[in-house]
Amino acid sequence: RPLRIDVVTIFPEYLEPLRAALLGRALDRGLLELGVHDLRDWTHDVHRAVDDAPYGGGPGMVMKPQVWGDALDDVCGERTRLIVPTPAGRPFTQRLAHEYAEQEHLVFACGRYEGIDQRVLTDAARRMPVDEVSIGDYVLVGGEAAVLVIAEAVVRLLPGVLGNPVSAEQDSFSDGLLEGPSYTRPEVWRELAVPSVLRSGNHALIERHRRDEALARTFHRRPDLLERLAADDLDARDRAV
Ligand SMILES: N#Cc1c(-c2ccc3ccn(Cc4ccncc4)c3c2)n[nH]c1N
Repeated sequence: RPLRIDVVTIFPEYLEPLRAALLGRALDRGLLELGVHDLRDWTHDVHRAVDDAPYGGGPGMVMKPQVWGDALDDVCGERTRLIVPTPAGRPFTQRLAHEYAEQEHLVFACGRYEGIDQRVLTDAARRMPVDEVSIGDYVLVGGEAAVLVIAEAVVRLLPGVLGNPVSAEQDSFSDGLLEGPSYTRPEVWRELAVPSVLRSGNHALIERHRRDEALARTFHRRPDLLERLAADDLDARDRAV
């Protein structure tokens, strides 16, 4: 049964890239179903207003609850998981990507302005799982770019989508380290040579070299990952005792 993704947004054209390339092929092959909906289709007034001034004052506008409530009533179903990108969300991770890839139906609510009236999420959570997630510690203008990121990370995990199905174990971040450098022909390019061990044919040596490179890169770029790895390792040793 293909994963179905629905997206509600005031900028439906922003989601067109989901119909291109890898995800487009997944759609053509029936591995994925995609619906993109214009939130304004659920507006009630002649001005098609989706936002209003925030209670308590402050800058910017907040998205109206009635419009979102009606849209989600129509788009969400019995087996929907609602995902709401927000700068205040919990971090989106590869682990969450695997969880979402197991679902039958994902609905993404794309906010704009200062966000969506919180009661929309509170009300939805009465009927379905609701995840407020953030794709990183930087500020965007709306949720659409986050949906492109999350959808790509999720759809690549669906069986049959990737040509070379990278199993969850070998996937980057899955052993807790960053991937090291990669090389292809020619052997020397602009006087830069490929590390000779990679041409040695000695697979044990090659594996050790790649792990050393991954450790060095992780140490320099993401020492936080090493702390978590060490903590997990210690826990594992404790459990083994
Ligand atoms: N995921 C994610 C995000 C967002 C994000 C997501 C949805 C919305 C809707 C509205 N805005 C604009 C806004 C609202 C409040 N504070 C600041 C900016 C959004 C930003 N920014 N940064 C991320 N990592």
